[in-house]
Amino acid sequence: MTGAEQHAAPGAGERRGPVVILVGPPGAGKTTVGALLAERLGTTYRDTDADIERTAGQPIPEIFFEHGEPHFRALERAAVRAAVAEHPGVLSLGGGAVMDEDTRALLTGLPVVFLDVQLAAAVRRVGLDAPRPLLAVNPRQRWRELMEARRPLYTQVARAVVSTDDRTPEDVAGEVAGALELEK
Ligand SMILES: Nc1ncnc2c1ncn2[C@@H]1O[C@H](COP(=O)(O)OP(=O)(O)O)[C@@H](O)[C@H]1O
Ligand SMILES: O=C(O)C1=C[C@@H](OP(=O)(O)O)[C@@H](O)[C@H](O)C1
Ligand SMILES: [Mg+2]
Repeated sequence: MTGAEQHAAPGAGERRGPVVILVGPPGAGKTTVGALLAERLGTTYRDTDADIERTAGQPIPEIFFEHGEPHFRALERAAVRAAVAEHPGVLSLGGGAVMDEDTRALLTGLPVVFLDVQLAAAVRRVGLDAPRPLLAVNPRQRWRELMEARRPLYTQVARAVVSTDDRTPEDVAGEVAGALELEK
């Protein structure tokens, strides 16, 4: 194989990287919808939060409380890089992954979908779910602040935005597939 062949662009039908990458705030449904969408498309599912927990050997709240948020963000940055390079199926990121500038650059041009949600639904959903250390105290206020800071970043990296308020996870998965024309 010549050097030129080794670096040739992927051929027709050959795909590199995830088929979908879901971003958005906590409670948008990235983990739930990502798994459903992978099933619907007959592909594999990966979530960077699960990758981080496996690598660290600790649940996310323990990583935050024992080692601090900067350490979690470093693990997250590495987890996103590895998953984007290796994973061909559906990938969900943690809500804060887009705060990293290099991660935003990495996502440029990839099939990223921003799952949007309003405060009321998000707080209701996360209140019923696994603990999120950033929302442990004053969840409504914290969520609003997070979203204010991050909305421009989700919008910047996304190829499409799908609203999840008053929609079932199944409906949202269908909208994501439609937005990226994955079921042509
Ligand atoms: N469209 C939806 N409607 C109602 N509940 C939802 C919806 N999407 C997710 N949920 C619920 O909200 C909680 C948080 O969802 P999750 O997928 O973990 O969100 P994220 O990964 O974006 O933080 C879960 O309990 C999940 O079952
Ligand atoms: O928004 C954030 O900074 C976080 C979101 C969480 O993931 P989800 O967005 O899947 O809840 C998880 O990565 C961690 O608790 C931090
Ligand atoms: Mg999640």
